[in-house]
Amino acid sequence: MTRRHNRTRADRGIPEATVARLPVYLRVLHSLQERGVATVSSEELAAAAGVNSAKLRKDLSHLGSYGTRGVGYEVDYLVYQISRELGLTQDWVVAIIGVGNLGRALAGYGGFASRGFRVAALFDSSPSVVGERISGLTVRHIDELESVIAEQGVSIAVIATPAAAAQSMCDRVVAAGVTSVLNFAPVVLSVPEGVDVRKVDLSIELQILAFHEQRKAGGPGDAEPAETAEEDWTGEMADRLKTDPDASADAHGDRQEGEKPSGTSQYIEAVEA
Ligand SMILES: NC(=O)c1ccc[n+]([C@@H]2O[C@H](COP(=O)([O-])OP(=O)(O)OC[C@H]3O[C@@H](n4cnc5c(N)ncnc54)[C@H](O)[C@@H]3O)[C@@H](O)[C@H]2O)c1
Repeated sequence: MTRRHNRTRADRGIPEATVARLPVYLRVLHSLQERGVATVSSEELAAAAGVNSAKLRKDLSHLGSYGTRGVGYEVDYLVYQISRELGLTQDWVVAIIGVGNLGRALAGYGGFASRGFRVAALFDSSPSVVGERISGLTVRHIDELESVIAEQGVSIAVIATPAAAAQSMCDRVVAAGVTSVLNFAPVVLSVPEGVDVRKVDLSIELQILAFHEQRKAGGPGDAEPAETAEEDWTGEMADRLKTDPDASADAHGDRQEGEKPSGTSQYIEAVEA
């Protein structure tokens, strides 16, 4: 088991930080498409995505996309290339485990389907929730987890249970063949090699905003203005991680005191910025 086994896309050598920025470029490109824009310069695309144009060009070069001098990038083709790279040209089947406040909000979110993610199953352990109809799906009992995952061909599991249940639910979905887990529970999940875990923690995002708010107000972090908030954060993390490979979990507040680093690959994107 290795902590950062998916720092790069092994098949194509695309840095994970680039992969993390591709959805941002895609969102900008979709809005250009909606406005009927056929080509876009790297400067325009970079500005709309909040990165510098050198970084954007480097990111897109990993996809074999270099644009045309004086013209820029063809919007439709770039949408196709990024979608293909992100695996969005096919549908992904998603299961949500834990249908409380968060799970039901996710289940009801219409934006996943339009991006190629089909929520096909909802699971909970509470008799008061099992059997409920939410967004056209009946909440199944967690006892049915393995059979439904196989039946529906689930490839991504979203964990929205309390922290105490998250690792055991993760173990079960992985044993059932799921290799991608999106974890909302405030716990670091251990997974075997070959399983990707992404952790979402809104309190971390708020803390990062608080840091930048403090800077704007002339607080302790005010010395060197950042190019953009995102670049500053990832740059700092990259510097830290060069000397402290375990810094990401610390910086994201995941690790309990004295806890050993887990075998997960969470938050590796900062390394490659
Ligand atoms: N990442 C974030 O930014 C963020 C934000 C809010 C909440 N959370 C976390 O998300 C999780 C869910 O939060 P919530 O507010 O929806 O909680 P909640 O209590 O409303 O819902 C949790 C649900 O999980 C179910 N559950 C418990 N054990 C289970 C098991 N073993 N298998 C299946 N279902 C099980 C419960 O019956 C309940 O319906 C918590 O871990 C919370 O800390 C994360």
